[in-house]
Amino acid sequence: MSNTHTTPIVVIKPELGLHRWLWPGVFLVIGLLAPLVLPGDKWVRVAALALVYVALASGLNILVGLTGLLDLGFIAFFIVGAYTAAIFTVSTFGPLLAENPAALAWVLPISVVAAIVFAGIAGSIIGYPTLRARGDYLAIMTLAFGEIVRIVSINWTEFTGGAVGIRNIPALNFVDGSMVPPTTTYYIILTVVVILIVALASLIASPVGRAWVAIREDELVAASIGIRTRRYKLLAYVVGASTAGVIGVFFAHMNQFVNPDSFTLEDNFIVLSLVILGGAGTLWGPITGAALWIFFQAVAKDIPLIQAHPEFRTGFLALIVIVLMILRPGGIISKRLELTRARGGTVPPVGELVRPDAEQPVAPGAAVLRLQEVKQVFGGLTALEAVTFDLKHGEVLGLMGPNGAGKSTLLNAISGVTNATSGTIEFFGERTERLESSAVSTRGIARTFQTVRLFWDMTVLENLLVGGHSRLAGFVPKFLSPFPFVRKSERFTVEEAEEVLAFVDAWECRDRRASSLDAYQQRKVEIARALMTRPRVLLLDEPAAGLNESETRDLSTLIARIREHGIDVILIEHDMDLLMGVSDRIVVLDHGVIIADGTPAEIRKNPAVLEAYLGSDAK
Ligand SMILES: Nc1ncnc2c1ncn2[C@@H]1O[C@H](COP(=O)(O)OP(=O)(O)OP(=O)(O)O)[C@@H](O)[C@H]1O
Repeated sequence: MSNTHTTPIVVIKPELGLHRWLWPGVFLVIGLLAPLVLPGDKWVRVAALALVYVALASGLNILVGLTGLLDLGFIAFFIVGAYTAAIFTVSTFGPLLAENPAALAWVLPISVVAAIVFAGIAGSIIGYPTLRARGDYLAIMTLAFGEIVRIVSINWTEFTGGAVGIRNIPALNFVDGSMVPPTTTYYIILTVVVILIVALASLIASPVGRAWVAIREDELVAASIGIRTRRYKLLAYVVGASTAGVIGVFFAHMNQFVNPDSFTLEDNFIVLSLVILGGAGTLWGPITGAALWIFFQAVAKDIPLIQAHPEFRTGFLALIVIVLMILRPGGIISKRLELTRARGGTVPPVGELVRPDAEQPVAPGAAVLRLQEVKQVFGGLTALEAVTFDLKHGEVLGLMGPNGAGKSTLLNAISGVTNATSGTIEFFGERTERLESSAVSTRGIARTFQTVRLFWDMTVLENLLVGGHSRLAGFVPKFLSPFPFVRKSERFTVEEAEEVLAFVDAWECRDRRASSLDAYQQRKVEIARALMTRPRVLLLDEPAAGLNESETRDLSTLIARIREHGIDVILIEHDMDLLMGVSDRIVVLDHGVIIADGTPAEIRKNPAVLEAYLGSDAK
């Protein structure tokens, strides 16, 4: 392996801080000045409605854009929020507010908290069964849920007022309950939307945001490096739903009535289109999409064709989305969402690697991983049959066998990607064969994949930070990235990521997007990401595939260095020179059965291996 000091060091200039504030600044200035420059109250009301759509699109973006969960019934959460405000202010606290309109100052926060709770509960109700569903099934389930909520709002008459709805919801006046100028309502809603966006932006910039993007990019890989994917998907539902719930409350007060016609199935599609139009997965895309749409609607009202056929408005939106998807598939703002940026500076010392946190020292030669009678059946095919062997501390264990022998299946069973049909797998004495892959990863088994699976839209550094995700303190602090104590542990993770990158000799590409790397860099980054979980055992699935001779030699040195750092390795490889050169022991599989287990020298001479694996020519 080449020494990192001999490679050119690219010092990345930290971008000007000013640049980061450009978009927020532009939006804030437009938001603040809008009522002053708009001609008349009608337009200020339009602008306030635009803000409502901005919040809705930003909430839906957490689901669709960030986490990759399609939701066609998102408006349901908005309905929950709007009816919560209506019922609280008209039914529950109605008499009190009639006597003392100023009480709205504390009724409103109660409505907001209740809307967060109710919409959050609705989010987890829809989120829970959809945790295993994706694609078409998820779309249909969410669509059905949205319709159920709308139909309940029509038929649960005593609560929701049925088709008539609930009227006389107080305007946002905290003094005497009289009408308020649209400009006042606008600024109140602007404040709420700014708070919501700042909260969502901090969440996106936190480890939680990275976990969401990792799930969107490759859920299986995210789980295999310790992210509890169901938990984070559920959280995405709760966050998106609560955002819609909060803005629903303010919509109800702005409109002063709610009825089932306030929210239609069409609204679901409009909000979704706005997210796609603006740029799903970016922070500013959905905001741009929503603002442009509402202003288009307001202008379109005066176009004779649309006056005659109002339904053309949505048709026009659909047309714009189709054209845009062809011309600019990422949406208006298709810039990649920047999650974390490298700090610039100098390369860390070579050879540093944080050791796995071993509770008890392990004697060389002691069994780290024990497989007994592991069997894996897929339908009528037995891919593994009674596989039994130990991985001993201090060794690189080679796993070889012809194509289809069951090597990758075995790695999947060990790493929890699939659960073995029968048999036991013990890792430091703990049974792991029934654990999910995220749980296996947090116990100290990391892996790479036969075909490299990076988070292609993330930078190298971000890929590694996802690798370090499960080690960051508890679930709740991961939310709180604006607070220094979380940023501190985040800073340590960034430092560690840079050290690990230097260790695998890929430090110089830390700020590059994973998709722009060459084959060897991709392999090294995938290994580095696995090392970020601080594993005690590393499973490598054909890491030399696609590499040239010198890269393969370099990789061999890297594997040996990983072992020197106390990490035991299981290596699947078709490159015999690499496998024989780096392995201390080799297990040979054929048709799911172990046919040999010994040192490379023994395996070379083993007649069963020569016959089954190398073919009769090799004799
Ligand atoms: N999820 C699955 N469902 C059904 N069959 C599977 C599944 N995964 C693997 N198999 C089958 O199990 C057998 C073993 O496959 P596996 O990928 O483990 O072989 P391998 O030794 O890794 O081969 P290669 O060297 O070509 O990667 C093959 O016949 C394969 O088709």
